[in-house]
Amino acid sequence: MEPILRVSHLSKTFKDKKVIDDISFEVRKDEIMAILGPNGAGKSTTIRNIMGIMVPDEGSVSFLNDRNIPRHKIGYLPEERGLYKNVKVMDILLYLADLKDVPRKKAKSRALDYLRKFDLVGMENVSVEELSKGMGQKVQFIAAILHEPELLILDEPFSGLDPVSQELFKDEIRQLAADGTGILLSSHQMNLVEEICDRLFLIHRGQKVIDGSMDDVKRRYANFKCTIRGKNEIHQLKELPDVQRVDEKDDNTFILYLSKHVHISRWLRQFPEHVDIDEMSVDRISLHEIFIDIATREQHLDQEEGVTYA
Ligand SMILES: Nc1ncnc2c1ncn2[C@@H]1O[C@H](COP(=O)(O)OP(=O)(O)OP(=O)(O)O)[C@@H](O)[C@H]1O
Repeated sequence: MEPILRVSHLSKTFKDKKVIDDISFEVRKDEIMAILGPNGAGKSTTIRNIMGIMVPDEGSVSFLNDRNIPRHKIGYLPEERGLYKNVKVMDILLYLADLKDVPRKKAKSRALDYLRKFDLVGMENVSVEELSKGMGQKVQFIAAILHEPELLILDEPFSGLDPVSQELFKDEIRQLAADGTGILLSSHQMNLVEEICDRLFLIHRGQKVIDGSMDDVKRRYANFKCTIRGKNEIHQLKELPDVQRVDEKDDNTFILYLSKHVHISRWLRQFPEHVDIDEMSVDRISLHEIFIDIATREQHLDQEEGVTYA
């Protein structure tokens, strides 16, 4: 499928620090793509370069193969939240929709639908400054999607939201992708990313570390772990074949992290009888654990090289 957004060899230097270095990826119609990385990795800088808020030193950005980015076809929730304060919710939504050429009647009807969906019924005449942080974020999200963008860019959409609102955002983002919107989002909430994203691009210190579909990334990077509840000694579990590390969760629960190439059914078949098992499960490690693994591995590398990790 033709990508809706193509980012090619993007680089940006501030003073003498290269904060993004040769970044290339694509976002396709119907898909949710995550751009991930530790604090300061360069996610927002990449997004700002895509949005034309910054001009890259090298590389290019194209929308359906066109270097002229049609801003009215893009929805953007920036990392910096904040709408004009002294304006009523409906007025700001209609004003922003008008900037994107949405007919007023349609904009109003869509705005009311979304206010209902996001549990903001009756808030249309409330001034923006009277909204809570989460409510303000919902209004800003509505502003980003009111004009039915073909590409939606969401910088940290879940930060500061309560669990119910996170679910609402998650469902809406999924629905937008199912309806054909290409979505690029950055987030630190790995559980949510794992649940909704089709592909991911992980950067660290401005460079690509991982790029691929969620399934591929999990297959390539997520080793198996085996959780055992039972009366066991940790040193005995550490001696089992293919066990790299054992974490003790509480007195009776242990997590065995297995080596990359372990063959699970063979490993289970040869399980020693002396291990006490009340409950047992085998899963792949989560995206959260992969992320920590990669970020800390880099940190060790940096320390070995005598460089301080930012
Ligand atoms: N306008 C700027 N001038 C100078 N340095 C900047 C500027 N904007 C960003 N940087 C630097 O670029 C690097 C990447 O910042 P960026 O905001 O892109 O990271 P991020 O991955 O979005 O981080 P976070 O997860 O903390 O939001 C950081 O070292 C930051 O200090």
